[in-house]
Amino acid sequence: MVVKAEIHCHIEGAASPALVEAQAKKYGVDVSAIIRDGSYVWSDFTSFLRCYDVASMLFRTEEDYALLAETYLSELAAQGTIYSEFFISTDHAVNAGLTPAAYISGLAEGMRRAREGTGIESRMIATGLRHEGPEGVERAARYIAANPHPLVTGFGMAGDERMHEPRDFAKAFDIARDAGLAITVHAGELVGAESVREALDHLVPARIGHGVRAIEDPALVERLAAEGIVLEVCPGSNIALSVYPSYAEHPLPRLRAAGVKVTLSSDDPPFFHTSLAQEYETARTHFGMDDAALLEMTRNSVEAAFVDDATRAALLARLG
Ligand SMILES: Nc1ncnc2[nH]cnc12
Ligand SMILES: [Zn+2]
Repeated sequence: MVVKAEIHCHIEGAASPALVEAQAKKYGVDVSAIIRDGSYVWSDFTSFLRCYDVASMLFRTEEDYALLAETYLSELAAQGTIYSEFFISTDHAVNAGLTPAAYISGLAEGMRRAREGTGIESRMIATGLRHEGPEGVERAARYIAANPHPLVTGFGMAGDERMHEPRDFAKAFDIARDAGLAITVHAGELVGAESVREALDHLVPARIGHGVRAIEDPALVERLAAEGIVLEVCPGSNIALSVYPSYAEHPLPRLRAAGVKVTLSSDDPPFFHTSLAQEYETARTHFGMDDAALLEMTRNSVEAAFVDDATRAALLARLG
C-alpha cells in the first residue's frame, strides 16, 4: 500500500452521513432533507454548501468535534495515511453554538486520540468563508492571530469563489501572515485562471486549494511551476461538482507534466463519494500514475505541509 498524506480536507466535510445521522438522533433533529438512503442530497455547489452547513450544525460540543476528528483521522490512518491537514471554520462552530476555543480544543483532543491510536500526525488550518465577505474573514483571522494554538499552523479561505475579489481579503491574510501562520487559499475551482493569479498577487499563498483551472492560462502554469506554488488537487471533488465533465478532461496530468507541484486530497470525502484512498486509486487508473508517481504526491504533500522542520523530517523518514 502506498503511504499517503493529504493537505486539503474540511473537517465538517469529513463527517459521514452515518455520523451525522447519529448526531441528529442524539439532538432530536430531522435530517431527512439532507440525507437520503445514507447519502447526502445536493445538486450543485450552492446546494452542496447548504447541505454541508446543515450537517455541521449537528456538531455542538467539544466532545462532538473530538469524535469527528478522531473518527476521520483514524479512518485515514487505516488507509495508510501518515499525515492530514484539515480546514477548520470558527464560523461553523459559532453557528452551532460552540465557542471557537471549545471547537479547537475538541478537535485537538480528537487529533491526540487518533495519533495515540494510529500514529497519524495532523494539523489544522483556520479558515474564513469567502461568501461571508471581508469582515467575516478578517474576524476569523483576528481570532486565530489573537488565540494561537500549536496545532493550528495555517490560515486559508474556503467558500464561494464566485463572490468578492481576492484583493478584498488582503487585510485578513496580512493579519494571519503577521501572526506566523502559513497561507493557502481556495482559487481556480469555480472560477478560472484570473482568480488564481489575483489570489497569488494579493494574498501571497504558499499553496492554492484546487488551482486546477490555472490550466486555462499557460503563462500562469509557468508561473506556478517557477514559484513552486503547490496545488492541493482534489480530483473526485472536481468531478462531483462538475468542474470537469470526466477524469479524461482533468488537468492534473498536464499540470504535473508542466512542472507544477501537485498533491492529492479528498476535500469533503463523503459528500463527494470519495476517500483519500479512492483519490490515489483514481490517479492510478485515470491518470496512469504508478506507485512511484503516487509516492511523489505524498512527498509533495509532506514537503508542503504546514509543520515544523523536525515533524517534516520525521514524516519524510516514514515514506520509505
Ligand atoms: N470544494 C470547496 N470549495 C470551496 N469551499 C468549500 N468548503 C467545503 N468544500 C469546499
Ligand atoms: Zn476545499
